[in-house]
Formats: sequence, C-alpha cells, structure tokens
Amino acid sequence: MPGPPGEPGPLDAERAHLAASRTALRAMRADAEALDIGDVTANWVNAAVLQSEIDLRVKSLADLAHAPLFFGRLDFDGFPDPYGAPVPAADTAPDDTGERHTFYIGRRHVHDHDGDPMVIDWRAPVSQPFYRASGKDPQGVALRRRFGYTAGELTAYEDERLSGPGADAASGPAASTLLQREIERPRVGPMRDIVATIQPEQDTLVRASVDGTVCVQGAPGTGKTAVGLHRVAYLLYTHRERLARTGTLVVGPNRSFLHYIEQVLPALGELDVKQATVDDLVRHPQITVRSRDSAEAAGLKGDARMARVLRRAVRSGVTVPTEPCVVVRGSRRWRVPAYELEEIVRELLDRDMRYGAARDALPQRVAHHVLVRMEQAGEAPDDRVQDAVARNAAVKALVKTVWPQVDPAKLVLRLLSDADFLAAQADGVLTPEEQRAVLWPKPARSVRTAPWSAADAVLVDEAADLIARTPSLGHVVLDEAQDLSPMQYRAVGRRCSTGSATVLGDIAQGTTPWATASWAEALTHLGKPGSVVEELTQGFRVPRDVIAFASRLLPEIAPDLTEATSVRESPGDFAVLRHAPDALTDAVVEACRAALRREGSVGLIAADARTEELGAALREAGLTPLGPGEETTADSRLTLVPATLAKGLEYDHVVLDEPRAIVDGEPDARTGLRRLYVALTRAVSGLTVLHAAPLPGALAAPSPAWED
Ligand SMILES: Nc1ncnc2c1ncn2[C@@H]1O[C@H](COP(=O)(O)OP(=O)(O)OP(=O)(O)O)[C@@H](O)[C@H]1O
Repeated sequence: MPGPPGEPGPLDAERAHLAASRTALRAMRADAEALDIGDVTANWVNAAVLQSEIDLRVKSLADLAHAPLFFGRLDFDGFPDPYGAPVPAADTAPDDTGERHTFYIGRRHVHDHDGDPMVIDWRAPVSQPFYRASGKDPQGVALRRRFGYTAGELTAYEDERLSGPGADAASGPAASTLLQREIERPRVGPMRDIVATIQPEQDTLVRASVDGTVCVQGAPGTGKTAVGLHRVAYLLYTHRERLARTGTLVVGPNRSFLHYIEQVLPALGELDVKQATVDDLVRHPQITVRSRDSAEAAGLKGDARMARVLRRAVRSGVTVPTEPCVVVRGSRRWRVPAYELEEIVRELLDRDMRYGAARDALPQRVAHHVLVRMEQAGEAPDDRVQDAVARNAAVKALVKTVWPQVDPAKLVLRLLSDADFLAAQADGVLTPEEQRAVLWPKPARSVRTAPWSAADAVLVDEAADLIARTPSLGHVVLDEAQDLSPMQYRAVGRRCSTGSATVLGDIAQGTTPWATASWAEALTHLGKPGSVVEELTQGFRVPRDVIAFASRLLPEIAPDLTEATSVRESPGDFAVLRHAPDALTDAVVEACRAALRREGSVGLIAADARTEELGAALREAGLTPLGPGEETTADSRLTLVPATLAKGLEYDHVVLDEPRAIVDGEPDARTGLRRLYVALTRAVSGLTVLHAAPLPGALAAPSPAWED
C-alpha cells in the first residue's frame, strides 16, 4: 500500500492530515480552556453550571493517545447530501482533483481555525456511508479508505473503490484485512469500542430512530452489547438536548459486566450515561435484600399476575363512605351526603389514575361539591375557598379513612406475611398452592428486618409505581434482557414509559427459570408491544469450531434459533480433554498455565461450587487469578469466572472446567445446558474443555477435538 521508499506517498499525506488534526484539536481545547465566563454571568449558580459544562467540554476534547483521531476516509463524487441536511463545505484533499470531496471519519468532530472540518464525527449523517455504502449501493462514495494504526502510529490503509472505473465488487468482513485484524486483536483490558468497524446490519440498529423501541435477538458474540452502547452514543449526539434533559440508562446483568463495559461510552466521548442492574433500579431506601427465593417462589413473584395482585392490594384499603361529610365554615355547615361521596370514590376508582394522585384529587372533588352547594345558597366562593375547604379537618378525616395512605414496602410486607390478606388480593389470580409458595416462611415484623429477596424488591417497586408514577428516562438500553422476569420487564419499562428502549438478548442464553421464551411477550411486559425484533447472526467473537460445538446444544435449549456464523478467519484452538476425577484440578491448572504462554486474556470458567478449590489450586501454583469484571492487564491476565457471572464477558483463551458440574449447578437441566452454552461461547481464539464426568447432552457425541 505505501508508495516507493523515499518518495512522499499517500500515507505521508494522511499522516500530515493526522498531525494537522491533532494540532487543531489542541487549539479547540485551548480555546475551551481559555473561555472566560466572568463577563457572561454575574450569578454564581449560573457561573458554576456553565463552568462545569466547560470542564466537561475540555475533558471531552482530550486527545486520547490510544484512540486515533480518525479511522476512515470517504471520497465522494460530487457533494454528499445523504439526508438533504446541509453539509459543511468540504476540504478537498490535496491529492484530489475536480469534484471529489474528502471527509475523514473519527470519534469526534475536529475543525480548523476557520471552522472547516478536519475530522467528522462518526455519528454525523455524512459519515453514514462509511458504514453502509457498498459496491451495489455506493451512496455517492467513490472511495472508502480504512486506516490501520500500530501503537498510535498510522501505518496502513486499505481502499475500496465503490463506484466509477475499477470499482471493487467484493466488500464485507471477509474482504477487509483491517477488520480481521481488529477482530483478532487480543482482548486484554476492558471492552473496547468498535466504531471503526461497525458492520452495515449493526449500523442500521445503531442509527435506528429514537422514537421507536428496537429489540435485537443475537447469538453469542454478534455484537449486541457493542451495538447497544454505540446506539446510546449515537442517540446522545443526534438528540443531545432532549436526552440530556430526560437521561439515558444502560441496564446490565451484574456489576462485573457493568465494570467490563463501563469504558466504552467514555471512549466515545459520552461521560454522562447511567449504568445499573435491575436490582439497582428497584433499590428502596428501607429495604435490604438478604434472602434468596426458591426457584418456584421467585418465578411466581416475577409472574405478571403479581401486578394484578398488587393493584388490588394497593386499593384494598379504599372504603365506600357511609356517613356524610359535614364542613363547618363560620356559622354555616355544608353537608355532602354519603351517596355523593360514594359516587366520587367510585369514579376515582374507575379512572386509570395512580393511587396517590387519586388521593390528592379526592379532597378537591369533595370541596367542589361543597362549593356547588355554596353557590346554590347564593354565595360566590372562589378557588381559594375551594382550597380551604379541601384542607378542612372534616374533609381530611374523610380522606384518611376512605382513601388511606399506602406505604409500598409495608403493603408488600403484609402481602407476603399475612395469608388471609394475600388470599383476599390474589383470589382468582393465584391458586392456593401458589399463594402458599409466595408467602414468607414466617411473617415479618418490620420492613427493616423482613427477609426481602430480589424479587420482593421488584414487587415493592411495582407497588410504589401504583401509588406514584416512576419518572421516565429518554432512552434505556436493556442488555441480556432474556433473563428478566415479567415483573422485572415492567420495572424497566416504567423507566422508559415516555421514552424508548433498545432490548438486547439471546433466548438461548436465558439462565433464569423464568427466562423469556418470546420477545413479543417480553416487549409486551416492557410496555412496548409490537416493537420490531431484528436478528444479528454474524459472530465476531467465537471461532468457527467452537461455535459449532456449542451450537449442538441449541436443539435442546432454543430449538427455534439458528446457529451463528463466525466472521473470524482463523479457526481458533479447540480441545476437549478427559481426565481421571482426581487429576482434573491439576490438569486445569496446567491448561491455564499453557494458555498464559500465549498472548491475551485467559478465563477459567467453572461451576460456582468448583471455584473455591480451583482458586486455591491456582494460587498454590503461583497463578493468582483475578475476579470477573476486574480489569486484566499485561501482567495479570488470568480470571477465575464462576459460571453464573460469565455472561457478556469474553477472554482470548477460555479453559472450561467440568461442564457437567456447570449443568448440575442449576435447578433444572434446560437452565443448566443454557448456562453451559454461555460458558462455551466466551472464547475469542481458543477453548480448552477439561472434564472427568461424561459431557452433558449433545456435547457427548464424538468430535474432532475430542481426546480421551
Ligand atoms: N463490527 C465489529 N467489529 C469488530 N469487533 C466487533 C464488531 N462487532 C462486535 N465485535 C466484537 O465482538 C465481541 C462480541 O461483542 P459483544 O460482546 O457486543 O457481543 P454480544 O452479542 O453482546 O455477545 P453475548 O451474547 O455473548 O453477550 C466484542 O469483542 C466486540 O468488540
């Protein structure tokens, strides 16, 4: 690709543009730092707000040494106008002539001192053809150039001619060595962005409209998490003001996973996105989760029918008034008869209002009736009188008995402690056996000491929302969504009730007994019925032989799903080794040692029950492992991962200990096989399976990698 030695070639011109862009970025940062807000605002609150925005801007203008300023270039024939949106005057590259317009595509926008763009943000409309244009549909692009970097230096480029004479017919992952190199790059450290190599079908999802909810079903390693995170960055760029006001949130399965992905958005310049697990979302100040439910109880508590039980329970204290309400004002008494009060209460019960809002409306309704009487008596009361009547002691007393205040935690405590109360609320919804399974073994005395479980906390969250509406964010990305119970979907759904969501998951990786069987159903629980479901099938992580081995489990765990393909060119190392039971642990330690002799991260995945023994053996052998989610470094590359925490993570080399124990660690065989499927699909370039017990399910059939 580079020209003859000695002569300045295209690579030199590109390096010169890189150097000039760096200088321009430094100047932009210096300008931001030099901003003097002293003259603009005298008010210290405004000044503080403005200053923090400037600080953020300065931070976001940092030149990240490890992230090249641009990774691609587009040469358009003529002037690009993909959306009919105004495009800034193009800087024609020095080696271009005629009508060509050149744009460099990078992580952020950089302009020169005249305001002309040096680098275009990858999220800008004009960058879209970088991801989507093809020989079939060039979208005005004559040439697409991808840049390769080695240790921060621009060292290579790769061209695709998309139109005009000499246009290349081939494009796509197989045609790009730079993409292949990126996919093969060792995975030490936290998750990286994929902004330079987003594929067309991924880009469609990343840039889907903010107004609709999108659900993505995808086999392991197809880039769902990557797509979700890039989508957030894209939406924040495109709808900055709206989303800054309403907020965005990424929901992931556990802390280690969140820790693993937390660097991606900052690397894309987005520092202000909340990340949480579902348990974090429903955390209640008075509740400490300290118990685990049986699978049966957790399944029932997560069932959508519980929402009906709770709705009834919240309203169960409402009574129909039997006495009139008498309001004394001055020398006069105003009487609202019981039948009118009853009408008011029934009307409020029929309306689809939050319990708390209805409680607030009740005194005003009663006051209105009093005012009508006052008018009939010739008085001319105004709004202030109505407010005063609403605050009158008699009206307050009425509200207190007729529409009592409800505390969500106390209500759920009663529901789970008091069999008669539960029976009354769950009548016709839960069978008597189901009610027994839901009840705590012993009634709880107080909210503080009750044996709350994670599923109970979701019930309290639902009850709280029945009383007062949960504020909605602008956009929520829900990753590993397949594991949520219907009640958990509802909890996430109310946090995007007026916004939209990106739902990412894989039915085959559902490892909770209540894991979703259908996205259509899940989306209904989320409050986004009928949203589009897209499928990603190109795998970027798992080598071909490994995904083929893992996919043998699909007929048992998710018969409707198709096997993923692998875009990775290298076949990967794959071995299945059988050992005597008493030799297994030593063999696993040796396999870890062998894997560490290679480049990249190593994950030892084992049944949770085996991790203690394996951890001790590793330490004894001088191979002290990290915990899942802890950042791997060049010096510390081995992680011991309990199978229940492996989801979403990846390692260059995976050593998988005793598959049978992983399956047996789960309450039922299907969940066990799914857990194993997750564990088998964490490997980027090599998988070594070691076992003493027979391999479970369809894995037992002989395979070329099999060794006895
Ligand atoms: N277009 C791409 N270019 C380069 N790498 C990619 C691309 N898409 C995905 N990857 C890489 O593939 C790996 C798997 O991606 P990711 O974790 O997003 O997949 P996933 O579908 O969420 O997997 P899982 O279902 O196992 O959680 C990551 O290392 C990611 O960076």
